[in-house]
Amino acid sequence: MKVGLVGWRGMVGSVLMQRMEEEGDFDLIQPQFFTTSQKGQAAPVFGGKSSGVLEDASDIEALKAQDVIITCQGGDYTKDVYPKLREAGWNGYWIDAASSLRMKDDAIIILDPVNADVINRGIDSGVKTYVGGNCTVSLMLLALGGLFEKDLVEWASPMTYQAASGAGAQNMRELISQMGAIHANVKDKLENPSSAILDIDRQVADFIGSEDYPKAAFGVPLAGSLIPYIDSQLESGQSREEWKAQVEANKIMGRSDNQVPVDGLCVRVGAMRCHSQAITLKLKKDLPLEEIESIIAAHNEWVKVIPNTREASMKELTPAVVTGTLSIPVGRIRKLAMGPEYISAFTVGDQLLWGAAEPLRRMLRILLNRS
Ligand SMILES: NC(=O)C1=CN([C@@H]2O[C@H](COP(=O)(O)OP(=O)(O)OC[C@H]3O[C@@H](n4cnc5c(N)ncnc54)[C@H](OP(=O)(O)O)[C@@H]3O)[C@@H](O)[C@H]2O)C=CC1
Ligand SMILES: N[C@@H](CC(=O)OP(=O)(O)O)C(=O)O
Repeated sequence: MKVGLVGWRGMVGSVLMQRMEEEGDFDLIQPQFFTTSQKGQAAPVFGGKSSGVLEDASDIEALKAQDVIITCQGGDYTKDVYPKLREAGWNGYWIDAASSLRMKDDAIIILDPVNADVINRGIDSGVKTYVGGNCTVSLMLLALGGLFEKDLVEWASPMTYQAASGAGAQNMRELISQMGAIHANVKDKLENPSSAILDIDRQVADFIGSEDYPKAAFGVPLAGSLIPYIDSQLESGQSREEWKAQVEANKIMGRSDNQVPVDGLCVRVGAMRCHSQAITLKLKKDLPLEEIESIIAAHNEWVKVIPNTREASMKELTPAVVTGTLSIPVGRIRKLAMGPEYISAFTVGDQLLWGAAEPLRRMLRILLNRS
């Protein structure tokens, strides 16, 4: 299979290349690497394979030669190139990390541990466009897929704690710069054991509010603060990130009617690349906690139920532990005071792996297995 790779050197693309190497995907394909800025330069070598030189990612004829195109280049690229390619008669498989095509009727949102049936039906019926879901949505469904699959969820309200990586590579760099700048600003006082903590706090607060604090990418402070709004503003009062929760989750699960309401607030915090979510669920019936936990744990091989203890939660349910892994821990599962059908859950996932790159390479594998 000829596979065109666009966006391979970006942050999401690099994670994708790393995972494709780890899983031996390059052994099974003939890759062609594309670029929007480095045409003619030497192509990279991944999994022992290269493709000579980089092709122009807007060259429709070169793209048309591919059986599959995987792009992590971003929404603007998709909006520009995808329609031209289809209009030119290309009927190959387009696998995309960007959100632009997600809600199109002729596109399927891919998260195969949750919707392999939807994906397989799509392939059988000739669907050629497959798009990775929004990171928080994919991570929530991997964590709580068992409850959704058994149609036990009346509604879900995810309150998110989203990492800097979701905003892009520059934002990750800026978060670290912000942390470093805060420390540098107050280092002398910090090293002096007799300095008063309220003086340190005042100096930090003044610095975070000053023009010297680096915030070009986020526009406002993240380190030492948080940002209670992600993506653009919608008429509904939701942010676009919040709007995605219900529409994407239901589309992934193949529910067009009888949608499960999913809505909450999305917040950016100073984590690097793991998104966390505190989710309130109203179940359709009062189930024992043990049964809820075993339904959640049985859904897929990556989800792991963490006992609702202080020690286990602090050790196993944090971005610091999950980062760089495919593990989806879910803990803090307990009945809430509102009634026996109301439960809480807290989950963490790497937004560059399951939240972005992993569903794409798994989609490629599904196609390869069927060819
Ligand atoms: N960040 C995220 O969490 C998620 C992102 N996505 C989607 O993926 C898209 C890409 O995101 P992301 O990977 O963060 O974007 P990046 O900004 O890291 O990369 C995008 C492109 O920028 C170009 N580029 C220019 N200079 C450099 C450089 N120094 N190093 C690397 N690349 C460079 C590359 O294109 P070229 O080689 O052609 O110059 C690259 O493919 C997003 O727009 C979004 O649609 C989806 C899910 C999550
Ligand atoms: N918006 C997400 C990242 C992202 O790229 O989402 P989407 O794929 O839905 O555009 C975040 O900020 O964490």
